Amino acid sequence: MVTNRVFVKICGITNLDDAQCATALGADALGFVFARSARQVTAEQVRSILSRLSGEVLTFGVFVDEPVAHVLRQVDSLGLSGVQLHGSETPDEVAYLRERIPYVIKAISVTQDFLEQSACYQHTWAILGDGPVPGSGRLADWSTVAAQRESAMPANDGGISMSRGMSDVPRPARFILAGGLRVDNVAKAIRQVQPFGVDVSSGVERTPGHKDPDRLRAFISAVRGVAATSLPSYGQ
Ligand SMILES: O=C(O)c1ccccc1NCC(=O)[C@H](O)[C@H](O)COP(=O)(O)O
Repeated sequence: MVTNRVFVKICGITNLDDAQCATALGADALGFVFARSARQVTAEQVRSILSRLSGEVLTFGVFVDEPVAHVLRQVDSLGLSGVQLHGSETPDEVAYLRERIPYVIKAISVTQDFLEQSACYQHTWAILGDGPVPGSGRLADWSTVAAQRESAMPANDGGISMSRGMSDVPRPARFILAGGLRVDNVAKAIRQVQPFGVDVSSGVERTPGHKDPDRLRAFISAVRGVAATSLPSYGQ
């Protein structure tokens, strides 16, 4: 299916109320941070949230440098849709997980060689371009992403298809923008970067680990408010 609807993932969910609120407001995905964090959750907390969550939403476990066997066990035992990897997981580890899990997101901090780094992870479902510190609310450098994407052609499946001088660099996956997104900057970021999706955590929180329903509503509505005609079409 081809769409220009921007995918919205709400990360750092720690409780059922926030999970239900984000889902009811139309989030496409939720993220549960298993890594050390102010938003860290246990497998038991996630199991309890998922057992009471209704509605169609993808669920991601967020990991940093965990052994792949552990990641797989968590996904299987909790019934997560996918994983988001924020450490120095290798392309081989990511490929191994993608053969077994349909939704694998590799997070990479946006730097000057961001596009080359992402291209190493061809087997992901999506690449997430993050700010310098995950979950910190610090902005990813949109101009770097936008400039690098300008030297690339959007592919039908939402990938960053290389063109011109970079045609020999393999094409990475869908692109999700994260890092410091908030209600007052997300529309501008989408217009500038034209991502497949956006991911937010601290920008919709009241306090670390607790989402603010008004901020959630305003954020999702700001994303949905970006004129679809101004965006490229992506495969889902
Ligand atoms: O949230 C954390 O503390 C965290 C810790 C370790 C790995 C990942 C983590 N979060 C990932 C995210 O919440 C987001 O994908 C992303 O970094 C955006 O965060 P924010 O700038 O707060 O919107």
